Amino acid sequence: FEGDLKWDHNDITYRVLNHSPDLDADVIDDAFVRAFKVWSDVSPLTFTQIYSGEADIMILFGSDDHGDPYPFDGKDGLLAHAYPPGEGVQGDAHFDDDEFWTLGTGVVVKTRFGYSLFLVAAHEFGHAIGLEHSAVRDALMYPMYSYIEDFQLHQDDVAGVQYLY
Ligand SMILES: COc1ccc(S(=O)(=O)[C@H](CC(=O)O)C(F)F)cc1
Ligand SMILES: [Ca+2]
Ligand SMILES: [Zn+2]
Ligand SMILES: [Zn+2]
Repeated sequence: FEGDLKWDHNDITYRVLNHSPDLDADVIDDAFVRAFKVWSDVSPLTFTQIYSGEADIMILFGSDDHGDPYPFDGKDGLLAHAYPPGEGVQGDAHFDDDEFWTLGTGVVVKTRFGYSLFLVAAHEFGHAIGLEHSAVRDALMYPMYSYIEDFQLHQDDVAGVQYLY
């Protein structure tokens, strides 16, 4: 996706426009808080949830055609996408609601058939702050989803965000 290199401010706002039926709303909101913390822990960025108006990062769950030129594709395949920093749709993160969203803390069998909302969100928020994909297999920004039990940000991810901010 085209977009700017990085945000021109460090106090980023985000707004959750809707929730997936797969998890309780407060579980989803907590997963997003933890996914943002991955990046605020290693950068000068702060992420604040707002509940009305236009946020830097607008988050929504949608399936197939969900209002932008990049429709989702049903179960599996594309899991989510996010736009690089900038105005309007830039910076926004969309999650494919044809996926079954779970969390690692749940029963492992559910995670095996579901996707960790925390892991996917942390990856998408990486794009939303300007990060591209990593070539390092163990990096969060590696383009392939792989379930990780106890997640650890890779040095390559840290180098990426600290290069930008
Ligand atoms: C680890 O986090 C993710 C890995 C892969 C994806 S994805 O398979 O949905 C990817 C989108 C992306 O890289 O953000 C695909 F090209 F659509 C999303 C999150
Ligand atoms: Ca999909
Ligand atoms: Zn979209
Ligand atoms: Zn990606």
